[in-house]
Amino acid sequence: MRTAYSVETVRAAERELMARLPEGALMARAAAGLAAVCAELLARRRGRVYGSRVVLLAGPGDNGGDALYAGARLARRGAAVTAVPMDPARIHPGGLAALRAAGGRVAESVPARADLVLDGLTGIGGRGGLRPAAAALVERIPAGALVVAVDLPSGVDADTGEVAGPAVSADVTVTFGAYKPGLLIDPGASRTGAVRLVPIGLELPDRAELEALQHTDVARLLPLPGSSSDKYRRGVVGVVAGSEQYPGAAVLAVAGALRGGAGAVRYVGPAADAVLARYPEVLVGRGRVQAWVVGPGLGSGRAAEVERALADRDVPVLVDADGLRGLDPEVVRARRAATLLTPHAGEAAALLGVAREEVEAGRLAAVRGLAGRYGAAVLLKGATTLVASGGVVRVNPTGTPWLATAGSGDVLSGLAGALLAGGLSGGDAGAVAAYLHGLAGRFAAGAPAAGGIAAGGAPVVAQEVAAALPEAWRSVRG
Ligand SMILES: NC(=O)C1=CN([C@@H]2O[C@H](COP(=O)(O)OP(=O)(O)OC[C@H]3O[C@@H](n4cnc5c(N)ncnc54)[C@H](O)[C@@H]3O)[C@@H](O)[C@H]2O)[C@@H](O)CC1
Ligand SMILES: [K+]
Repeated sequence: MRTAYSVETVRAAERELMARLPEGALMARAAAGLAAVCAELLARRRGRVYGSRVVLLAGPGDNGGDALYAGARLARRGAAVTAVPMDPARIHPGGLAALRAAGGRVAESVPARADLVLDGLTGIGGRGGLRPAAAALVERIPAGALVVAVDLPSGVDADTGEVAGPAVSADVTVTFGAYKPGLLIDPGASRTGAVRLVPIGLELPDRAELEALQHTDVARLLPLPGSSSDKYRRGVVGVVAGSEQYPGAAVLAVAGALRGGAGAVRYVGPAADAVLARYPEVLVGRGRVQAWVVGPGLGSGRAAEVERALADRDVPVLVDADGLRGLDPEVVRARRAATLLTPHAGEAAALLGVAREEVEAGRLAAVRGLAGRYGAAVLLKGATTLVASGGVVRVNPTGTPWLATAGSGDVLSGLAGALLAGGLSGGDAGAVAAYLHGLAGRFAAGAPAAGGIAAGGAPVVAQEVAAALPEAWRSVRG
């Protein structure tokens, strides 16, 4: 499990550790780790550190201090290091002295050429959008320079990933002690480049503010058939989806459910012919199920079918797409079995009564807010999908922008429904489904299974994502 901790938690752990260490020891650890990553990057790019041009954007706080101390280390290895303070009257004094002693210099403006720029403007102390003096330096970052963010890209909110105005886009982010939520949640996550964690000895609580499942976590959660399994024990998924206008949504949701390990799929709706033509193994009509999936491609005027599924209070229900329209929190709160809501940003905005932009800019607050309001698990789709349930938020690390394609969400719904029917909680079903779906998207796109979300590949269509789910299962199970 990858975990991310809030600024408050990180600061508390830092205070506790600092009290036991000589002054400056923590910053020295951070700067040493940072300089080592920079040296490695310079060696890869130029063959050596000696003679390389390094620019430090130095903010007034300890983030600037880290950059200055790391710059001093690089200067001692023969790099030409220039620090540009955001505010010449407020620069970390110890860091500045170390840089000067190592032969580094200070300039008022950003040099036109650099091999590597260290962004030490703001770290976990940054608040709101970058101030003009900082934004002006960011604008001047020379084209072609490798940008290494210190702790986090300046302008990204460490706790939420929100970006208000200009912010640094880094090639590499070197973060200290713990991942911060803003490094894993968009829009911040798309500014970090590759994230490298430098341990500095912080002792952190077991429970993190944000979690990201990894292969082994998902493998542990996957419901697998045993020797005594029959199709009913493995879970029957009821799919209430599709309409005359959108029969394909039914086919894709069924595909996701079948590939998600359902023992059987029961289809209810007007697209039975289309479903059976593609999947003759599907049962048609109402009957006993272990989980319902309601909503994909329903169109309007079908609220009664959504209510009927939710009224089955002891059966887990996933509500997606058109099923989410006007969803009553009291109805959901009254349920005993798991409820998983899977909105995209627009649907989440409608449920919260805010503008879509507000959800996009504050995804963590939105997913938490919805989970709290409905007393349910909520999966907020997006470039970094978030799943909130019971006070825990998980961020999905496997997505790919290629999944932003018609029908991809229908496959996800069926898949998560199968996991609910297999006995997973709403939060686990959502997180595991997002993980497998993201991996399948990458496999279908021909993109690498690991790495940042912009990790290459080619366009995919939703059917291919469903078809790649078995490969995702196999890769997770190892
Ligand atoms: N506290 C510690 O023990 C450690 C801290 N470390 C570093 O220290 C950083 C935190 O340092 P600070 O608490 O001094 O805070 P920062 O250096 O992150 O930022 C605070 C400074 O930036 C200015 N600022 C805030 N918002 C701004 C904005 N929007 N635009 C422009 N300027 C803005 C503030 O006026 C303040 O001077 C961490 O991110 C990390 O890089 C590391 O050295 C590891 C140890
Ligand atoms: K920074």
